[in-house]
Amino acid sequence: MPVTYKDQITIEKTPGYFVTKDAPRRIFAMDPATKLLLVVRDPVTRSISDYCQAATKHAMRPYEEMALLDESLGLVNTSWGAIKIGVYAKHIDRWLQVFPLSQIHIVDGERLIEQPAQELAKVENFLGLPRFINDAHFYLRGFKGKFPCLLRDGRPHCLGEKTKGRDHPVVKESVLERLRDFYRPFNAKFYQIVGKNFGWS
Ligand SMILES: Nc1ncnc2c1ncn2[C@@H]1O[C@H](COP(=O)(O)OS(=O)(=O)O)[C@@H](OP(=O)(O)O)[C@H]1O
Repeated sequence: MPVTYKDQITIEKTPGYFVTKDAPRRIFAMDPATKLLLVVRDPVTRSISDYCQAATKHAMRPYEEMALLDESLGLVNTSWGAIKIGVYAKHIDRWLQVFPLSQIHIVDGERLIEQPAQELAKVENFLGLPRFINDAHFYLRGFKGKFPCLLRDGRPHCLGEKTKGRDHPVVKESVLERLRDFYRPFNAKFYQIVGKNFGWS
């Protein structure tokens, strides 16, 4: 981590840490006062997003074939990373064996898109920062008619067109249903652990 002054906060973003076995212990060893931010979204949508990202790197079979080992039996491919990562309850549990929940703030990824200023106000609060960010910092639905862009000098700056907001494939409703059923108990457990219901279907 870079050296910082007392009045500065260093933020590091590595989504992979959430599912890396040794990450909680190693981060705690580096600084036990570290505050953790976790951005989550509906795990079914997350897996499709993950699939889209992987499909830009190598050829992939259709999502339905990847997500289910046997479509007629509805057997979920729990060894596929895109599915495994969405079992948030399991991963958060590992972090909570090391960090207290009070040091973890969960950001609602869907609300971050809809109401970025409100979600980031909670982050400012969690980090102990004075309130600074407000609606005027954003151009809502500026990217692909859906995602917020940052307003700088009155001009919108959107996140990378190639890496964000990719079009998701249309997935068979029966497969989506099966995945929702699969995640439901894990989601409920996650809501219970973190004390917040994200309302995923
Ligand atoms: N403001 C804004 N602009 C564009 N995209 C936004 C924004 N806020 C959140 N998102 C969501 O970010 C998703 C991609 O995030 P990732 O963490 O997977 O991206 S990356 O791995 O760091 O490239 C991306 O997922 P996909 O829509 O599946 O591409 C978006 O839903």
